[in-house]
Amino acid sequence: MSDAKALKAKAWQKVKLKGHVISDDFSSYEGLIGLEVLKDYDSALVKSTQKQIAPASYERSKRRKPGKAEKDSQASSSDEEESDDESEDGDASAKSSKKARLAERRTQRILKQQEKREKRKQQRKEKKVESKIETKSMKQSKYTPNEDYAPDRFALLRPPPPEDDVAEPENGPSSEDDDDDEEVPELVSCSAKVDMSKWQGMGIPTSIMRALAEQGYEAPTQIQAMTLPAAIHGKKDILGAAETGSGKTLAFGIPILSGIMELKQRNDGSGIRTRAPKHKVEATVEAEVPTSKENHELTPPPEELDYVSGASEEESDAEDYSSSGRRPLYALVLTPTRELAVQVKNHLVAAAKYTGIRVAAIFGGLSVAKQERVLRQCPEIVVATPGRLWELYAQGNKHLNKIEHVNFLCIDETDRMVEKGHFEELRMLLKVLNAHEERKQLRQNFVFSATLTLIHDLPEHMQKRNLAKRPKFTKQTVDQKIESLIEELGISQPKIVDITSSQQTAQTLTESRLLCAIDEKDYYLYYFVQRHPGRSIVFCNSIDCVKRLATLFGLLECNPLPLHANMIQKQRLKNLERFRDSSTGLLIATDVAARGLDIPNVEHVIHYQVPRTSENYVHRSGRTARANKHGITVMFMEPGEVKSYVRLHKTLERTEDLPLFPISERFLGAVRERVNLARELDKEELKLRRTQSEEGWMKKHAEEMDMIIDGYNDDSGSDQDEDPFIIERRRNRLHVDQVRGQLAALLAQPIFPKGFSFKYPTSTGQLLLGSDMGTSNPQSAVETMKAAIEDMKLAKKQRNKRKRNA
Ligand SMILES: Nc1ncnc2c1ncn2[C@@H]1O[C@H](COP(=O)(O)OP(=O)(O)OP(=O)(O)O)[C@@H](O)[C@H]1O
Repeated sequence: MSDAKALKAKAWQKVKLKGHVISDDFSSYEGLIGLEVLKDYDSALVKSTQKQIAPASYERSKRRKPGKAEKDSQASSSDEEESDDESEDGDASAKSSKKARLAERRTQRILKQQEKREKRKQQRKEKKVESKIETKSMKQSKYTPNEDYAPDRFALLRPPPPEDDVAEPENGPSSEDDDDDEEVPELVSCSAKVDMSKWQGMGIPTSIMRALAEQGYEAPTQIQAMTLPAAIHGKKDILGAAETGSGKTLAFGIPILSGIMELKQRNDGSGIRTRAPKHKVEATVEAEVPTSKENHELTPPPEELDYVSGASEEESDAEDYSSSGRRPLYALVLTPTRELAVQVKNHLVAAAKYTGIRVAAIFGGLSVAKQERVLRQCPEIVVATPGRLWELYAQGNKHLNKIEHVNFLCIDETDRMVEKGHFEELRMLLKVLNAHEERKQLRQNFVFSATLTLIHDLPEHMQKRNLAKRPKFTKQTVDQKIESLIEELGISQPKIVDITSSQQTAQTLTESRLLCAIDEKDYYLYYFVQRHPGRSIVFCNSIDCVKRLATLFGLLECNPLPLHANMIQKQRLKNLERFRDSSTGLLIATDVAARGLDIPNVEHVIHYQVPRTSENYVHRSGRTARANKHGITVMFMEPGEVKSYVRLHKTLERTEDLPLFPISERFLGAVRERVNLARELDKEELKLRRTQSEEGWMKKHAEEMDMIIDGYNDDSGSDQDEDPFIIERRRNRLHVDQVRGQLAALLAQPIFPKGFSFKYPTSTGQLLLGSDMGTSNPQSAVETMKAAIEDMKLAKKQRNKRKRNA
């Protein structure tokens, strides 16, 4: 038998299974080569696994002892034989080689049949796609988005296929292989399990539905259900207000993608762009051939942002120039922050996966040249921050010059974008966009925010004038706010959907506050992150505060990730990425991270300072409790902030105070000790750094002037050591080392002993044990707070009862 044949025969021998059978990356398939196991899995996978594993198994089988081989061969069926090389006598060798040949033939037969089955299945699938694809059919069809199973997709076992999917055996029903036919379930993508019937009737093209199914979006969210039909069928402008994390991105993303697909189909070959008809037929759009993944990845990951490869650059330039100008710019999406631009782009890319539509993000902080290169690829959708967009437009960028003709305009977080004094570039862009009445009328507009309809009280001094009956200053109504938006943005007769609740924040959000002195906030913050581990965002009102906390919590070994506008963009994106990747990540940010960021499973939002506006409170808090998940927000308040808190409360039309977050005082001593040491270390390190830089400066100048200054020119330990500068420096260093050592020793011990039951003060003045609070997870801040709220309600009831009885 040839080596190759022997190898094949070896690949089918029975071996012991190692690890899990199903794995994300197929890593646990090692050793999984016995037919009796593989027949339960997808044939394509079997083939690829067999190929990968055969050489390793061959090596292993070579090392096996003959006795063991015989034992194995008895235990297994005839197709599980050792190779000729390992047989001791001629007879055995002849027998086993015959068996091996039989096994090989059988294997080949099975593989052939499996291949045929795959082919037939593929043909049937193609027929299905060719025929009119109704949304309804998605429910029944068991399509697999990718023929080859991507190794990073989780594979599921599918139950035996229904009758029409089962391939008819070619060699009659009694064949052994029939068993295989029935028993070979298939690996399918998770999306095939998603029932998409709830999306029906909205006019969403099949290719977009396919992407939505793949992401597991079974039903539209409320804002999506209320806006999609009007936007897709009715071609209406949309003004949407809905709570944070309610899916507003897709509420404008899906209509934009659908509209572009429709325009592309209508314009095919004609080169003329027109607005789609007001009423559109129910989606029967064929799925377009998906473009390569690179087409969607127009914004490179942070580490590649400045990377320019000469050769590929030239190549891509050549290709870009040839197609430049041919691909229109259909849609413009404007966002207030760079991170949000990247995120919106990613959401659109995911939804556009099977449409062939290109999306790019353009924002400040990155090299202009790189972004120009991105634009040379003529993406059909540009997601941008106003500043960089205007800069490139003003420089005469070819692709961006088409913005005057865009068919779709979305202004995300609109209330922030049109705030006076912000985004002057937006006003200039709007002038360009609205310059021609006819084009303006053809454009479909989307205006979304969670705080679109939030109305502020007049400032105090204006309220006083009102008392004096000067009608000049009156509180704006919601209608007036919307009207002024419509006018400013050049929108015509929009569908307005406002589903924000009176409390403005998400229903699944638990809100609370914590009262303390200003210099105690650090203690409580450290207590919180230690006591309630989980992904948390701490919001501060200033960059200085973010920097200070980042240093302090770095010394306390909490791995904080700062995020503020003064950081370089690459670092900002990297920190966000790291935060996303860590289940106990601690992001310390200014309000630059308050709006729109959709980071999964953020459990806690801490307002280290009372936010300056109620909008900021709503958006900051909205980074948790997204998409119906639970989350908690704790507002740290010192006495000086009470006024801001009251104002915020009034604007949000709250009638009750936020409940107090329960703290177990017992551990505050240990917390204080650590935080104080960290503060001291921070101070000492700063002092040392200052002395060193001062010294460095003096040294440099002394050298330049060829002078000798006592204590600065010599570190050698000569008698100049006695110089006061050097003595102080040495003393500082010693002190820093000492404090660092003390802190390290403390941090090595846990603050909260394992299994300890926490005692919280209750509203009745008693101490409630953590274990009595009915929380299934005593570490969970949400559950701890919920239990405390229940306790408060109970105490209130008791008080009222006592009052009634008295
Ligand atoms: N139909 C859907 N079904 C399930 N999840 C969805 C659906 N649509 C969107 N989501 C998910 O909900 C999350 C929040 O969506 P999105 O970021 O669009 O919220 P948003 O309303 O824009 O929030 P914010 O006001 O904070 O910007 C995202 O993770 C998104 O993937």
